[in-house]
Amino acid sequence: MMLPNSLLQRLASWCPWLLRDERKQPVKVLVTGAAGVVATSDEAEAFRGVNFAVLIGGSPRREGMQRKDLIAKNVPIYQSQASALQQHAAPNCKVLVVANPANTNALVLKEFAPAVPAKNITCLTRLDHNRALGQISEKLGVHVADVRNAIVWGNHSSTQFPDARHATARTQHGEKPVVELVADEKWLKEEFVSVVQQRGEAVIKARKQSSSLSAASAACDHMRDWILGTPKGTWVSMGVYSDGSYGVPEGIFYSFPVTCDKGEWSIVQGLEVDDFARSKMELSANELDEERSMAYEFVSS
Ligand SMILES: NC(=O)c1ccc[n+]([C@@H]2O[C@H](COP(=O)([O-])OP(=O)(O)OC[C@H]3O[C@@H](n4cnc5c(N)ncnc54)[C@H](O)[C@@H]3O)[C@@H](O)[C@H]2O)c1
Ligand SMILES: O=C(O)C[C@H](O)C(=O)O
Repeated sequence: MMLPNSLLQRLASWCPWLLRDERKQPVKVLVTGAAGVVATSDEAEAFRGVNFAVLIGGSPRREGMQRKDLIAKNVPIYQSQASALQQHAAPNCKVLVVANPANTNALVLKEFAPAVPAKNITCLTRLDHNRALGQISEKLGVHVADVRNAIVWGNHSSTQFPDARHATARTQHGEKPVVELVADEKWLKEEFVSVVQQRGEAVIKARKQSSSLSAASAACDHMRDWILGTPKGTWVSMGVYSDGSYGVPEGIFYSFPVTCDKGEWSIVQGLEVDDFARSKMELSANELDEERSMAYEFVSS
């Protein structure tokens, strides 16, 4: 059953609009668990011919559950979806994993669908990215559309590192670095970081349910930019398979700043990373490394 105001309901109604009129050929969009889009519990049928898959289906975190319990429940689900994806989806199917633990679910999907290019599997950290832009816009009293190039590094969890040091905001005096406009190092390193890191938790506490409208909107932003390209001079955050950029270990799905063009994402290179940022980025990479080890404990042969 689709609950009103649920993430599922939002995505089911918005996905048909995802591609606007840019593509003339029919596409199949799968939202796992979405009765309004693909009504089936048969994975083969669900994945058959899919061009774009938004995977929100999974076992949700219940009160008192440890991260390990959540991983234990989701590994078999993503192992099974990996084989359906590999066997039945359209060649070049693009996948967005939303269900938590999003980065590690994406890793399980990649590991068990070796025929699917790693570049075609991503996970959602755009919600965190949008939250970071929102916090900056509030702090500066500017419209959120006038803030760009924040970065969310790492895991979609409370170890993520929201980074405003490369962000800019459009003001009446032109586009300026956010660091200069905020002029409050303590806020940028402490309050800004912790508010964005804890936002998901705060939403669950307030509404006794995960974010839905903002999460669905972020999923649409992610897919739209991936497919249609990021605006010139603007990057966004996406959870992608690490290629070792910025010293992040390979073999994990990690959120990086990316630009997209012609359906391909690329990690933005050459940004300065200071010691503060480096230590935060490592913390999140270490957590993902631990999640990967836990996930392997629950893999069935
Ligand atoms: N990455 C993000 O930014 C972000 C944001 C919001 C929510 N989330 C995550 O997205 C997921 C969905 O959130 P929600 O609020 O809709 O949760 P929910 O509990 O309402 O929905 C989970 C859905 O998964 C389905 N499901 C269970 N087992 C399945 C299986 N084996 N195959 C396919 N579907 C299965 C359930 O039937 C249910 O419809 C949760 O994991 C949540 O934590 C992630
Ligand atoms: O579902 C959650 O645990 C929180 C969600 O990922 C969010 O960031 O809003």
